[in-house]
Amino acid sequence: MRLIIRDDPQSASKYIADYIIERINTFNPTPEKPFVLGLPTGSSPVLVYQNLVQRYKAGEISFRNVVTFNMDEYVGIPREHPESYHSFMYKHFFSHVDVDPANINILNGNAPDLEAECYEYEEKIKKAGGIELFLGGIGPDGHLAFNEPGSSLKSRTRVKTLAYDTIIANSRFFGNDLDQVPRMALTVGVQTVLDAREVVIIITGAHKALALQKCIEGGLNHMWTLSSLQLHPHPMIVVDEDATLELQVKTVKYFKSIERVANELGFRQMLPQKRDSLVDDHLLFAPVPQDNGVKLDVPQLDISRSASPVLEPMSARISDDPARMLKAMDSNEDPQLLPMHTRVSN
Ligand SMILES: N[C@@H]1[C@@H](O)[C@H](O)[C@@H](COP(=O)(O)O)O[C@@H]1O
Repeated sequence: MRLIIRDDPQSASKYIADYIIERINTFNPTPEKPFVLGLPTGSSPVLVYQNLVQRYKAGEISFRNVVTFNMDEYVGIPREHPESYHSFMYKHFFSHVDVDPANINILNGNAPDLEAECYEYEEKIKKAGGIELFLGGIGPDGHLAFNEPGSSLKSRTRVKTLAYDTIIANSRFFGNDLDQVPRMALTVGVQTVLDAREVVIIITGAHKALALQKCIEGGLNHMWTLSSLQLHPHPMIVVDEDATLELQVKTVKYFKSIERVANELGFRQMLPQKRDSLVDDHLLFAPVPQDNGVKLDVPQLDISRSASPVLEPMSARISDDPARMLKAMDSNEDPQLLPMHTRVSN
């Protein structure tokens, strides 16, 4: 996991734009071998798109041979609705660069058969050779695309009911009118994101600090789907200072030091030549062994290893009087605390 910390959303977005440009240019895409880019919506990536558009206009990057797949789309609002993710993508990115419209893929939230639409989307991604780089954002509850808390970490593109928190969070785009916010969406699954060769996530703002903390310092947890990145071989999260507010200082220092060393060595991210992220289920989960007639001895339970550890009371660890310490170890007594009135003076 790479965690890149920048002072503000502007510099975090510039970092990501630079990185994407470097990746596409190094890949040197052609019509036969396009660069497949996964893209998000939301306010966080807007500055990344602005950067990419500027750099396209400056002649530093072309999207001619880039195939795009968007993460999600609302169900039931017309494609032309100003808040549909179709409209968002054209407004902020597609209308300003040379991407071939035939190479743009966005889920159709008005498809007559939504399940078939999701299935075909996964097939299209496969046919395109898999996503090379998936750029994403998160919601304050740590959702990735529309993979709300509790989503299966093995999920694939599907119809999803939105969490009430997300409906509230997204109502700002619908005139703060909760009734206008769609209740359902189509979204790529957690596993669809994890299948990408590389995942880059932008997180800015104090309101997303807890989600970042859960992902970086917590364990793998479907209640914070961002934490699924721990299963990916090359995730990179780019954040502003505010998003780090819930991290331990030592965590922040650790990741900053890693970036410093990587800079000295001259790289931002180290990707192996051979793609290593398309995870085959049979590799992840070893098959249940079939009975081959060979009888193995049942291992005997080692009681000594499962015995309870001896816990010493806190008072034994904080006292510097050896006699008292020994007594405390035997007794389980509570530490003697001063009553509140003796500690508060007026
Ligand atoms: N489905 C999208 C997510 O893909 C996006 O990451 C999130 C965050 O939006 P913002 O960046 O505006 O906080 O919004 C929506 O819920």
